[in-house]
Amino acid sequence: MTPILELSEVTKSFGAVTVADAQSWSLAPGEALGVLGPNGAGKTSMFNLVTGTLSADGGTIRYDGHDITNWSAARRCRAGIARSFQVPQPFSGMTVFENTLVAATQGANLSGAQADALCLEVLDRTGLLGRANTLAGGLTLLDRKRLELARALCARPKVLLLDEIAGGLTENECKSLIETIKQIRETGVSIVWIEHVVHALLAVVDRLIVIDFGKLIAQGAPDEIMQSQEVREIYLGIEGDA
Ligand SMILES: Nc1ncnc2c1ncn2[C@@H]1O[C@H](COP(=O)(O)OP(=O)(O)OP(=O)(O)O)[C@@H](O)[C@H]1O
Repeated sequence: MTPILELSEVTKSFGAVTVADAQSWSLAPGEALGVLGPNGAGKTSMFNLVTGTLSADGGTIRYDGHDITNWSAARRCRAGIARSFQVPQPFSGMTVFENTLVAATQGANLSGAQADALCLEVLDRTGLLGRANTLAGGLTLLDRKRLELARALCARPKVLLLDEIAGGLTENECKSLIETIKQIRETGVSIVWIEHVVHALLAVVDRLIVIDFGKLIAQGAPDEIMQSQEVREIYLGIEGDA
């Protein structure tokens, strides 16, 4: 099956810091892929490379049959790549509904009643309908995370990139978010999810990749990856047997 998203030998450095070291991996249509790696490994930078807010020094990024390596971030978004941010970044002086409307009009290119309908449907799916007229700046952390998700969904993505969306939530909040993400999956959206809350990731993803110093160090089925000695040492800080 042709991947919906494919990185081939993608490289990026900031001076001496390499955030993507000849990274190659792909995402199948409808797949949910989890991304693990220690702090500073280059995971968010990889999302920036995929969404086009960072340009690669080398390599190729393909999406839905196109070489998008030189496409602008806006073009990638309109083509169906949307993301959430690790630190929620709503327009805090606008209501929840208005925030989603920006995504529906600018990302999904809808207007009028069609844009309104998409926003209301997404707000319902993400549990925010009751907050539609609340200013985004006054939301709780869970609702700000939900708004990140809602804004990304209002761009009508084929590929959804989630950056540590479960971080900082209580166990119950996390559970409810997992259910929402599972439901999004069922609609056929392909997902790449960076997450340190490993049990949340394992509840949803089909496959894991592990990044360290910008390099892909492992990929495979979640159980295999979680059992891998290299991953346990690098990521979980568990010493190998002497
Ligand atoms: N624009 C930039 N200029 C210089 N260095 C940068 C820039 N963006 C990121 N870095 C550095 O690149 C490295 C990787 O950062 P990145 O945020 O991609 O890591 P991460 O794996 O997402 O980390 P975390 O799990 O803590 O979010 C870090 O050392 C960071 O300081």
